[in-house]
Amino acid sequence: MALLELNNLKVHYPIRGGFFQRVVDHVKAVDGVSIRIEPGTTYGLVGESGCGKTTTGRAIIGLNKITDGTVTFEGQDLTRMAHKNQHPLRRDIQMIFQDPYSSLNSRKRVMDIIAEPLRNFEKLSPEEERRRVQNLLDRVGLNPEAAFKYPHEFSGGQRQRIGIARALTLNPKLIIADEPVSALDVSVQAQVLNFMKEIQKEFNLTYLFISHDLGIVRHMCDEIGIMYRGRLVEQGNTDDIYENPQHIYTKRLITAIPNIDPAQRQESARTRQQIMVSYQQDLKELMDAEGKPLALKTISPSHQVALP
Ligand SMILES: Nc1ncnc2c1ncn2[C@@H]1O[C@H](COP(=O)(O)OP(=O)(O)OP(=O)(O)O)[C@@H](O)[C@H]1O
Repeated sequence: MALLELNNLKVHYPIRGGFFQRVVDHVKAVDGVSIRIEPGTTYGLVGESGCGKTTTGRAIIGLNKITDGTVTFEGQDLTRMAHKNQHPLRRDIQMIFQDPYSSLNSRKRVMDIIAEPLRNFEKLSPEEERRRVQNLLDRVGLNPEAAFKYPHEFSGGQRQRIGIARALTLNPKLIIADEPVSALDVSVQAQVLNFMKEIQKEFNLTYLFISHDLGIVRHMCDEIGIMYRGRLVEQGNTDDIYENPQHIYTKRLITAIPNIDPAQRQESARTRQQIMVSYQQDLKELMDAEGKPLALKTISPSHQVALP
């Protein structure tokens, strides 16, 4: 059974206008996304800025209102469940945010930041709570004394480790990591990514890894889904997609990876030229005449591609 399944998920933001601020239109941020994530794996959600990746992640943890479709976690449909019944399941899904500089409350000590989810879900004595927090700090490679400091006293990489410790507090099954390293120096990115891989085994975690960086996604993910304007245009096994991208949009993204394997670089340069020439044409192909979601066609058991 999949740990997480999204079925035809839609999140449309209302656009209000006029004197009475009535809803005049909608931004179709997520428009019919279906994904299955198996336990213990990493699924990468990839696409350019504004394609709906963050909205998808936030909808899963209940931060965005779902317009249509379902979110099924361990076989239970969260979208049809009463709020109080969602509570125990919600602790199993945690999120790591993009920017470790703004996502940690600067007025709180690390102890309070990490303990916050514990306080929402468990009643622990102050002594037990301190032990749990310091144990977590140790697991993420920080000194136990870090508990008594404030976020500004740490580097970016250390702050992201604090964010990760916070996400691990409740022993979740799924972590949604939204661009977890994009705000960090390149030298620190690798450290944090490798650390995320290490703890995946140790804590038996499943990741939904959101990124616009295909180089990083290739390093991290077993499966990927390519998003474009709220829709998935291609999804499947990571190696299959990188080695044999089917959709023109995926090809374009892959040719833009700077550190692509030298063996593919020549081919990339050739296809990049062809692709850029017909780029405007290609973008039209992603939409049907009525702007409806494109069907995903299966080309192998693990690889699907949207065709106009
Ligand atoms: N609260 C909101 N109200 C209206 N529109 C929104 C809101 N949040 C996001 N959007 C729009 O929804 C679309 C998808 O945004 P989203 O943040 O999910 O994209 P993204 O792929 O995560 O981008 P990025 O990589 O830049 O974070 C964008 O067009 C964005 O402008």
